[in-house]
Formats: sequence, C-alpha cells, structure tokens
Amino acid sequence: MRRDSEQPKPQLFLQETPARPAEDICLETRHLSLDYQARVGKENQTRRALEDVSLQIARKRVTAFIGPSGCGKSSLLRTFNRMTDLDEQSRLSGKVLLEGEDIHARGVDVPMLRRRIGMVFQTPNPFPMSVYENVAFGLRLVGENDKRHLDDKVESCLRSAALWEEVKDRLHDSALGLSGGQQQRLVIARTLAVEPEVLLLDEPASALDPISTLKIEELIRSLRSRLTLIIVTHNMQQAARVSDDTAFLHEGRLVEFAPTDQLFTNPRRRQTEDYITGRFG
Ligand SMILES: Nc1ncnc2c1ncn2[C@@H]1O[C@H](COP(=O)(O)OP(=O)(O)OP(=O)(O)O)[C@@H](O)[C@H]1O
Repeated sequence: MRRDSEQPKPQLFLQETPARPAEDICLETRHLSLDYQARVGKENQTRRALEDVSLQIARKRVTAFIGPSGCGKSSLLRTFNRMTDLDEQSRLSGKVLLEGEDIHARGVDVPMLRRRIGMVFQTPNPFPMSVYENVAFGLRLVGENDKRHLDDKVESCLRSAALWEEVKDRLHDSALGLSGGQQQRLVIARTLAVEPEVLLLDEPASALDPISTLKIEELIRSLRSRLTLIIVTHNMQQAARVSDDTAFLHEGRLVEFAPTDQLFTNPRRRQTEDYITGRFG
C-alpha cells in the first residue's frame, strides 16, 4: 500500500485527483472554509468547521463523505443547499458552484436552490398528514392541484422510493403510522416529487434497523440513474456498498477523495489508511 510520509496537503488535492471533464461536474467547492461561533465560558470563540475544501462531485454518481465524528461531514453537506445560512453567526469563504453557478451569488433564489438540491436527515421527518399529502405537498406548494396529475405523481414517486407496494392501500392514513424505514422512504419520495437534481442524505439509515437500512441502500443505488446523490455516513461498509466516490475528511480538511474502490483498497494518504483500518476514529 502506498503511503505518504508527510501530513496531507489538501490544497494540492485537485492536482492529485484525476481531472473530470467539466460537463461531468454537478457540484464543486473551491477553497471552502466555514467558521462558527462557539461559546466558551462567557466568551464567544471563532472555530473552524471546514478548512480550504476543494472538490468536484460528479453528476449521477453516489459520493460518500466519511471521517471521524466532528470532522465536518455534515457541515460540508449543509453548505450545498445553504443550510449553513440558518446559523447567522457562521461565516463561509470560498465558493460552492452548482452546474458552474455560484450558489451564493447575489439574486440566487434560495427556496429554488433547495428544490434543486433536496435533503434527507438522520431522523425521518414526515409531515403530520397522510402518506399521499406528504408526497403531494411540494407539488401543491408550486400550484399543482390537478387530481389526476397529483395521483400519477404520488404513485410514481412512491414507486421510485420503493414504497408503493407497502402503502398503496393506506395512502390516506397518517404517515406517522408508518415504520421508521417506511417513513424515511416516504421522505425520499416527498423530496423526489419536486424533481431535485441532487439529493443530500445525512446519515439517512443510522436510526434504522438492518433490513430498513438495506432498503435505503438499494434505493440510493437505484436513484443514481436519475440524480446526483451525496451521503454522509459513519459506516464505512455502507460507504463501500453504496458509493461510487468517497471523500475522507479529518478536522475540517479534505484528506482524500477518490473512487470508492480505490480509497478502500489503495488509499494514497497515510491518514486515510489509518482511519479505514480502524487505527483511529
Ligand atoms: N454552527 C455551529 N455551531 C456549533 N458547532 C458547530 C457548528 N457548525 C459546526 N460545528 C462543529 O464543527 C464540527 C464539525 O461538525 P459536523 O457536524 O460537520 O461534523 P460531522 O463530521 O458531521 O460529525 P458527526 O459525524 O459527529 O455528525 C463539530 O465539532 C461541530 O460541533
């Protein structure tokens, strides 16, 4: 196995990664750093969650973010749909580009950005309404009220989320009566209804049992023919099973980003090797 003798130099990262044709890149960060305010005793201190992260996410692939707790995986994910804006005290520098366009440029429509880049969280969060209305929700918001069209769309999204067969006879029952795994697939169906280009998944299966986890993993694989997926996971086996590319982060820095097979079998960085072989983390 090849090892580096030196500490990683993330700023060299792009030169070491096989260049992707520009037309294959969906999302890109350039020298992205994120600072937040932490309360220490009676004082606020500025802390860095992300440090000079530059990476290119390929379209219609599954990219996994792995790394020890607190390394910045979720923070990085949340920059892609500007969820980090919700913390008014955090400061971002560098760029995030979606299809080559700066998502922080003046005039960007943030609700539209969040339609294009959907997000699914660790704990399933269906709305307290029926299964049907959960999926129809986003469509109604954009003015779709035609019943035939809504019926078709609800069915196709539930099929895409591998949930239709389990819920087709209880579409008008409360979504809160579904199991945790079903709720998470419903949330994915709800997100798919507004036809996002990118789906961000923040530990989507960590609250689920093994069978539900398997279903979510199969779903992730099946969705990559139609959109770009990015998954944060603590579980390296899961990253290896579902992703095409994997980024390893440590202390807010991108240490290594490579095709998943390569990263797990022949990591280029000593730190990556130590992490995947369980020497730390
Ligand atoms: N707005 C914020 N306020 C307080 N702390 C923050 C904020 N943003 C990031 N952090 C801190 O920055 C670090 C990175 O957090 P992040 O949630 O991105 O890590 P992570 O790799 O996803 O961790 P985990 O695997 O434990 O979920 C953590 O120490 C976190 O507590």
